[in-house]
Amino acid sequence: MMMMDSMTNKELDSSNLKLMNESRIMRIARGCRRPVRDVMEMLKKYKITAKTRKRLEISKKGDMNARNMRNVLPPDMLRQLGGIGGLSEFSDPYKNLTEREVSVESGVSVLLGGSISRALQQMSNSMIIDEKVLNDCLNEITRALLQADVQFKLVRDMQTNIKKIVNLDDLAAGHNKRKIIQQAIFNELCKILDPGKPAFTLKKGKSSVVMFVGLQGSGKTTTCTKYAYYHQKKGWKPALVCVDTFRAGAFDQLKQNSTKAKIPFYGSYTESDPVRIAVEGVGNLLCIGQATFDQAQAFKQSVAVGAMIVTKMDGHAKGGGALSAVAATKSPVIFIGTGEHMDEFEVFNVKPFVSRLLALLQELSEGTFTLRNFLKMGPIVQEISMLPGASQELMRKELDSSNLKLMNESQIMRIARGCGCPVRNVMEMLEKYKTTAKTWKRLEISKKGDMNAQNMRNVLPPDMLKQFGGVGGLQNLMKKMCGGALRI
Ligand SMILES: Nc1nc2c(ncn2[C@@H]2O[C@H](COP(=O)(O)OP(=O)(O)OP(=O)(O)O)[C@@H](O)[C@H]2O)c(=O)[nH]1
Repeated sequence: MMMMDSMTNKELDSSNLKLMNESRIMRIARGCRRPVRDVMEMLKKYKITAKTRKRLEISKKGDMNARNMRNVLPPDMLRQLGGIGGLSEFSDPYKNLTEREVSVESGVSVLLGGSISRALQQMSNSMIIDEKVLNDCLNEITRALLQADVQFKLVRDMQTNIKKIVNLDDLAAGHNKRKIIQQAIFNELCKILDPGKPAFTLKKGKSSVVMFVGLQGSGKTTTCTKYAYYHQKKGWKPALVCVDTFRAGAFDQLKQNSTKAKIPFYGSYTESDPVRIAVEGVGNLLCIGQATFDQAQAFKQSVAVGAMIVTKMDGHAKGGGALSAVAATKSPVIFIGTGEHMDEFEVFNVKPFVSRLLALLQELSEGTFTLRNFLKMGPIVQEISMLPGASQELMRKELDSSNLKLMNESQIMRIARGCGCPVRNVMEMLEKYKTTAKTWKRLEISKKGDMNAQNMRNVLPPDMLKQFGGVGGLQNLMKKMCGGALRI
């Protein structure tokens, strides 16, 4: 039984975690035959995601500047940064620094990719590609980009460029207009993701100080360990300093991660001034004396974003966070976080990323519902996030096949070993995929006719409809899978 099935509607629809008392948690765990720990972890993830969403909702209402950052940051942290004045200095993008800041942007944040996917899906569903369809598609993309605070001029240029390339009048019959439009959008998205500024890179023979900043819970601690671990494997000598004096347990978390990765670390349980810890820590670990003081102070005076890392890309297939993050900071994305584990960290490359962003949609619209697509739907199939690194452990052939017969016993055992979870979990995941794929097929068939609530009821077996949370739940699922292009 899925975890969701053992929860009541009241529990599922509430955003109040206080509702989840001990006896409810025990009941859910019993219901889905999972350890209580799994339910607790799921609730923790929900809490973090909900918090980040709330903060982002607030900050989205205005430009992200020092004044409304005040709403986003907890008061103690704001005080530590020297109030609004201190924060303004922090966010002045024009000061240059020798050290760089790596900003951690959580993939949970922006749904831009979703809007773009929706626009493309709508275009794909149109029988004829005419001026109106192209304009509707471009307007939708424009709106998404502007909402994500992409500079107006950039968006206007993008629209003009696409229209210039896709001159429908000049395209002779037989040209695949959809492909030409998609290619133009692809090229323009690549342009946005490439800020034309080299990413910060470490210099051989010189010590570099990198500061990680990001919203609460976006994955800074996890990501800086991943970053250090990645470089350690490449022969660098990284060290980690915890200057988060705000969150209780931050140093312990860093200490634990560093110990696991065998990376030297520094931090303090008693010192409350982050600058002092930075000076001591960097000085201690790098032994370069006085210069580090100036470096650490420079951090306090201003921060120029040198590069971005987009985290939690495993949970959100759309990946729009990267686009708006680059647009907002004019800094390139250098890595993406694809899971909670130390090695779930990938070098970011613009073209493959945009391809993935658009290809997923293409695959779905063509009706290929592979295991890879299923795993990319992380948030929809919440349970999957309980399988750390599951997708990494599945080989390409397995991921891209929609034939479950491919999965023999030894493959299942290998996956379970690889992601450190019981065979039962892998079997459950495959079972869920099977059910969802079946439904997807039925939906594909019914797409050929008129898709409305009435015939949806005829297509799905009643208990499956119930599993999806009725017509409403299904509508949500379809929205997520097809960008809302199908109406029920
Ligand atoms: N799925 C997934 N989870 C991640 C990723 N990166 C971090 N996390 C998880 O996100 C949660 C928060 O991560 P932290 O590293 O503690 O975040 P933080 O920014 O240091 O948090 P604060 O110090 O509270 O601001 C943890 O449960 C991490 O395991 C990622 O790439 N994918």
